[in-house]
Amino acid sequence: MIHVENLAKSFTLHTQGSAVIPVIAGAGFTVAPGECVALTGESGAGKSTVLRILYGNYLAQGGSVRIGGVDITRAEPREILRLRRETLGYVSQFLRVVPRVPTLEVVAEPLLALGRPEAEALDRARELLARLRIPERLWSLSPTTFSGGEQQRVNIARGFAHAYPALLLDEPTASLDAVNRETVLELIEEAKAGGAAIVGIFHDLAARARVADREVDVSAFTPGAA
Ligand SMILES: Nc1ncnc2c1ncn2[C@@H]1O[C@H](COP(=O)(O)OP(=O)(O)OP(=O)(O)O)[C@@H](O)[C@H]1O
Repeated sequence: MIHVENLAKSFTLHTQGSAVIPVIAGAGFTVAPGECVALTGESGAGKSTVLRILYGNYLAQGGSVRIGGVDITRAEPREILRLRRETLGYVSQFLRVVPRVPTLEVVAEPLLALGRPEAEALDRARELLARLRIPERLWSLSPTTFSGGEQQRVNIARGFAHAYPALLLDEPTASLDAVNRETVLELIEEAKAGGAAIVGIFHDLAARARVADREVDVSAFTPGAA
């Protein structure tokens, strides 16, 4: 489902004499449907960079990333947006809040964007908000004023609303309490059971051990590494 081949990424620091910093060279791995691969490696090794390239946020200098038949490194922005709507989900710790949109709609929105019936989308949103213990009295309010932990859980609910065939997770359990962490791990396990191919960064080692089938150490792709 996710095929990364010979990926290369360097950053050019335009404000610092156009210095070029090579970060990733020759990165390659594959993730099958139903499989979860954890990116590992020390801080600065390039885990977030790889995840951002996979989501189409960073342009790679070489190689390919095929997800659901689309090569992200060469796709038009329009194709990337379609892929993100239908095929490729991304869950981070941070909610990008749209002002004035009620929480229930924020969570239902990925399903509504796919043309799913409104009743079905709202039912799924209610189910996820309840599972993630967002009090019902908050569902009609915008999450703008919610606590950090509440916003994080709204974001997770939104990220799992649609059963994406490919899913990127950036520390999904970071700073959650034990009960909500458990719910998120269950959501990840359910996504895997439903056939999602998952790539994640997990600093939570117990979470990683539980959900990841394999680890890919990105320091092996550090330019100049032995
Ligand atoms: N936008 C950017 N511009 C310049 N350099 C960058 C940029 N993003 C990342 N880097 C550099 O790329 C390297 C890899 O960073 P990255 O954030 O991918 O590491 P990481 O493995 O995710 O680290 P951590 O575990 O600390 O989050 C670092 O040396 C970083 O300074």
